[in-house]
Amino acid sequence: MKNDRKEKEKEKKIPLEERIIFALDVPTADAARELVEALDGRIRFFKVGLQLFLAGGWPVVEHIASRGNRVMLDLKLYDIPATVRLAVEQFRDRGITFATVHGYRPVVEAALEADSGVKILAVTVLTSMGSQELAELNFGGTVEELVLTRARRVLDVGCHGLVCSAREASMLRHELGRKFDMVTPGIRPADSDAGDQQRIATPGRAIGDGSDYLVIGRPIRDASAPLEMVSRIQKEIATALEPQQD
Ligand SMILES: O=C(O)c1cc(=O)[nH]c(=O)n1[C@@H]1O[C@H](COP(=O)(O)O)[C@@H](O)[C@H]1O
Repeated sequence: MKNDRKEKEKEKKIPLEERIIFALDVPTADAARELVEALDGRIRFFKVGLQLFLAGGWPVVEHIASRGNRVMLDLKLYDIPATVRLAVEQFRDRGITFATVHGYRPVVEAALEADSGVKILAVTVLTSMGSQELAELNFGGTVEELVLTRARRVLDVGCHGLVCSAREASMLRHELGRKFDMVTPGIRPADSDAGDQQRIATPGRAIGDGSDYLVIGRPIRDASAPLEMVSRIQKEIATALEPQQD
């Protein structure tokens, strides 16, 4: 791809501390604050999902941002376009970098219309889903086909980025290039438990295949030594980036 080199140059500018987006999946604002304070020397990107947002609301988002961190607000919006646009307008000036919506074109268009200053990420197919779940929903094709169709349709209308599994990362980069942010959850360091995730990948593979950011929750949150786990994952990320830097 012609612009590949330029885009890779851009990619290198993401600091290592922002490559992991740590999922603050905890039940209280206090628990979130403790984790942020323990980790934010090392991780500078945090995800606030439904559980924490319902527990802590905007003060917790603003607290994380006020410490100089980036925030991904993961509410996975899905509603009629007018409602989505009005909700996304609420994201303005809150210190949020990324917000998630479902990867359905009218929803994405409405989120972009809000012009909130926040980058909109479209969730393609949840990493907890596999071919069996798609069959149950009556989708004819493969997971990869559905991810690619959804990705194409939302990027065509200007969506800033995608949430997908790292298993699709290399296919998406090959088909769609590098001009969008790729955020991949379902990351599991070797020998950690997959839990409810089906489409998983190691940090090294995810980065090597073209992910920009890795959403990681339980492997760090539940580690016996979370900071050691962060170091191990960041080392793996740095190694995976090395061949791209020559
Ligand atoms: O949008 C997300 O962040 C997301 C999309 C997806 O397809 N799969 C997925 O796991 N996530 C989120 O990523 C995080 C993954 O957490 P762990 O499985 O604990 O690493 C959770 O907070 C999920 O809500």
